[in-house]
Amino acid sequence: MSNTSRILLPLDTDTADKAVDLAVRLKDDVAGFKVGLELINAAGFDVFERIYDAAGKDAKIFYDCKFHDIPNTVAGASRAAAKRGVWMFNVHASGGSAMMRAAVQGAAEGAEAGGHARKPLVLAVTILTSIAPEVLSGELGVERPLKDHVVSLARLAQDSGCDGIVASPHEIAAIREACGPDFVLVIPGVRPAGADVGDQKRVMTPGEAVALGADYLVVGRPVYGAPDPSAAARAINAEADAARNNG
Ligand SMILES: O=C(O)c1cc(=O)[nH]c(=O)n1[C@@H]1O[C@H](COP(=O)(O)O)[C@@H](O)[C@H]1O
Repeated sequence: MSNTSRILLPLDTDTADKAVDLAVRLKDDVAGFKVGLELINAAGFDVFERIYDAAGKDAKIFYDCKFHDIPNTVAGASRAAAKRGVWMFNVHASGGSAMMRAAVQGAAEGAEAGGHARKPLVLAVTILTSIAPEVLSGELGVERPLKDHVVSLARLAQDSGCDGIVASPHEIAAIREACGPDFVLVIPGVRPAGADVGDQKRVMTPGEAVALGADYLVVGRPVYGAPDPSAAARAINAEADAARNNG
């Protein structure tokens, strides 16, 4: 894995073989891999071991499970996920503080039960990057401005013991100001200039996101969909490095 890259590459594929192939090709160009709902439902939990075999036992795996349920259920699911030994997993902040506290406690208990030295980082998804402001206010009935809502959820996540949040690039600066330098900001909705936005609504470039204070960039289709995924990842790393050095 790269110690300097900010990219957490989503292995959004429908077979373990395709995910492993990506992991082998990109392990030196990215900070870690994200195993999300498509891959886990298609390939099952054995895919974690296959990725560790392909990318090394110290590979950083972000398990993007987005738990959102009653606290007791999320505690149990978090315990089970942490026992497997993932580096990071996430829950939805809109599950509320009791649910997030249950996730954090379950993560600590699961790591101990699994004999892992450290608890996985628990991140809270604020408002999905595919949600436009007018959808938040119209369909979902949230009246305050999207950025205020996201910052409020980020504060709630921090007060509930979460290690960081998932949010769009548009909210990075406000969350940094509210939650401080040590709160981990994992940022999807990242697109190199000119890349297809797809279903993402609140996007910025890698350089912009890093300049604003992102810790990690979740960027998938522009990398694994490129003719040369490794070159695409390296171009994003170069843009992120330049933004960091200018900042
Ligand atoms: O939790 C996530 O990772 C996530 C949260 C969010 O608000 N938006 C979002 O796009 N994601 C994930 O980030 C990845 C983005 O992929 P691309 O749009 O292909 O770059 C997908 O795997 C999504 O599941």
